[in-house]
Amino acid sequence: MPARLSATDLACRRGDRVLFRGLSLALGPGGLLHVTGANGIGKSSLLRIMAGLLSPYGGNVESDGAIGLVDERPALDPELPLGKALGFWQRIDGAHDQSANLAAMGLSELLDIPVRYLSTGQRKRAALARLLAQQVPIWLLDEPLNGLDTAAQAKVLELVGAHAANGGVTVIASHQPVALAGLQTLALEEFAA
Ligand SMILES: Nc1ncnc2c1ncn2[C@@H]1O[C@H](COP(=O)(O)OP(=O)(O)OP(=O)(O)O)[C@@H](O)[C@H]1O
Repeated sequence: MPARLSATDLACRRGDRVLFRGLSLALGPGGLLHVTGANGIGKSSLLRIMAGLLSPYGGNVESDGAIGLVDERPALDPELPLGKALGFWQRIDGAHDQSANLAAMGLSELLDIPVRYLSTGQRKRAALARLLAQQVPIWLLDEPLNGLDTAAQAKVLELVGAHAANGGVTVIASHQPVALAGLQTLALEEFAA
């Protein structure tokens, strides 16, 4: 699934602060970008702009391929058992058999547990399982490794590597090191207005 994602001369303003300006990037098939920077610098805002959830203050984003965003707010009904909460999206995403995705994220035994009882890491795994079910070529991952144990972190990196090998594009905002071949880094820095 070849994909492209680019941003040209992007600016972001939140409240009365311009977080960044003049930001450009271009990712082609297999592109991997790690966005780094201090708390509050604008990493999540950049991902939300690229996902189309936040309007840029300037510049534009172009994408070739559908986009999936995983952030700290998994859109899973907290009252529903995990299987049913994921099933809601399965119908919308048109995904077929989820069992491989659930097994990949170690969720097969948790389908009867209400989402509100899941641990932080289990919730993150669930959000990632939903991303896999979406089968979209562009992944925007906001702190995808947060709360995951070592094995799950390795699994996520393996999945991202496989996604890139299939021609997918991935942008990862993370404070954690991301050990992936071919990774580019974008370090957001304090913008002097
Ligand atoms: N709705 C909003 N209105 C005004 N300011 C906001 C809003 N949402 C976020 N901000 C501010 O924008 C700045 C950037 O936030 P963002 O979440 O993009 O940072 P981040 O780099 O992802 O931080 P972290 O590493 O802590 O996750 C922060 O100072 C934040 O307080």
